[in-house]
Amino acid sequence: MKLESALLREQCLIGDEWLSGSSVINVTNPSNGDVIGTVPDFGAEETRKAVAAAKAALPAWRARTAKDRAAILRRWFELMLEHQDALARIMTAEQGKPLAEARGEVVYGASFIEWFAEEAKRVYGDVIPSPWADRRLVTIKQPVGVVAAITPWNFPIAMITRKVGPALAAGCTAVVKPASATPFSALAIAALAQEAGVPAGVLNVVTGSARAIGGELTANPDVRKVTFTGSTEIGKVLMRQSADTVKKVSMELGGNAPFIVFDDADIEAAVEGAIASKYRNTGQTCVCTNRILAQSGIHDAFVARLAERVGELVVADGFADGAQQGPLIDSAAVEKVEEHIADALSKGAKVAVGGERHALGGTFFQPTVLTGLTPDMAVAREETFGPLAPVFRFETEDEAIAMANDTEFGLAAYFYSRDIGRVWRVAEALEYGMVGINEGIISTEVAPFGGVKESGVGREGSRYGIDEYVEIKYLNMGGLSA
Ligand SMILES: NC(=O)C1=CN([C@@H]2O[C@H](COP(=O)(O)OP(=O)(O)OC[C@H]3O[C@@H](n4cnc5c(N)ncnc54)[C@H](OP(=O)(O)O)[C@@H]3O)[C@@H](O)[C@H]2O)C=CC1
Ligand SMILES: O=C(O)[C@H](O)CS(=O)(=O)O
Repeated sequence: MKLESALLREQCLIGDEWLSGSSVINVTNPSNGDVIGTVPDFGAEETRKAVAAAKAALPAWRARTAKDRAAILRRWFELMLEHQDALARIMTAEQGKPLAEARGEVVYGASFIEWFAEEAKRVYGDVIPSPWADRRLVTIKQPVGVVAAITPWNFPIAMITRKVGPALAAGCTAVVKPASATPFSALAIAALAQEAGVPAGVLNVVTGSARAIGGELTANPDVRKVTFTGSTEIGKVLMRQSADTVKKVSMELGGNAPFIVFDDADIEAAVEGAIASKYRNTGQTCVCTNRILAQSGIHDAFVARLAERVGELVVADGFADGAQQGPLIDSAAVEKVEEHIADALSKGAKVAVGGERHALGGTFFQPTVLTGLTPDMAVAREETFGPLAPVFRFETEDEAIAMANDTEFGLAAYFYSRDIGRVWRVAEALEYGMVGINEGIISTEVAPFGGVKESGVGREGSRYGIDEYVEIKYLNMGGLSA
């Protein structure tokens, strides 16, 4: 059934034009497989047009005062909140997440526009004490230029605003390629950006062939920055392709988050934190817990309570009242969850709750907890990206840290302890960009989001996020002698 929304755009925004395509991509509702609309299947030619529009718009946009750019971004933020329900309904229709989560993402995504509207006015330079009596040294910060943003389906608004917010605040212009599964959210907020006064060409959205669009964005010399959120595999492809024209890159990639529960933890808090972290967006977030490590003294009590609470999660269509777990994005996602479960069971793991496709059919899956996990199982090394919580047992603090760090990923980690010495030892020992301590949900626009090792490069949000979109220029001013 066609999606009905005043914010539905089935065209791409390039310059000041909304353009249709001679061929289109179907957009489906993952909950029922319905085709809810189409978007253009554009490629390199249209991408070149979008980059040209962004380049043409750059001089006037970067020349506006920071305060002027901030006012326009602020208006965009306000419009996103005014249209929270419409944006949430579009998101649930194309991504499947429960409406309550979609509404939350609209607010979370808008918060990056609000934050960087403020940060726009605080891009400061330096006055450096000169080693020459007759010279003055300063630095100024200038926008990088045209930015390419390639974003995933799991947070169809927030992953765009977390990039476009700082880019536009700094005076850059942008070309966005949203995920093919969730283009309508991107096009809807682009329409609101136009209404907020973002000038033509400052924000462009191109849908279609990822390889062709990405190939052009990473090769075009007029693009000076590539920012990506998605799998580590594709992130590496984009980094390689960007190297030929030495572009700045920001990469928010895959994770393998450990969730460590020590004997001295508040068990009830740990259970609720594990559920929040693991099953948010039906387990489809890069910072979702991917491995639970439970110390032997509390292991059985923790698993029993976790399984009981997980069994209570409501699996339903995202529009259904009380829905807590929506469908997975596609059949490949379901097959990956099934592969991880089958592999673990074949090597001795046991099902504590769930373990199979849900009775609703399609891409719905039972929220699952496995016990008896061992490091040789696939789920210990691969990101499941679904509603599967595998529990590993450990004996000592050193063993837990070693297990947690035994991965090429380093995005988010979590642990529960009420021993202040342990809190500092473990927080400093974990090789991750972000650590939740007695908390399972830690993402916010005010703190730096990003990973180490193969989870990415750079930070988004926070006072650091805008640094990814500016260049520091050093001025050495001589000739000052009388
Ligand atoms: N660190 C973080 O913040 C996040 C990390 N991720 C990670 O991403 C994975 C799941 O998300 P998913 O969307 O499937 O990731 P993908 O990496 O497959 O896709 C992400 C985006 O990249 C595009 N893309 C795919 N192939 C290419 C290519 N060759 N050139 C240019 N663009 C390309 C996709 O387009 P199209 O949709 O058309 O295929 C999509 O827009 C998981 O590993 C997850 O951990 C996801 C979200 C956040
Ligand atoms: O894509 C993701 O998984 C997000 O980066 C996670 S969060 O920022 O929404 O927590």
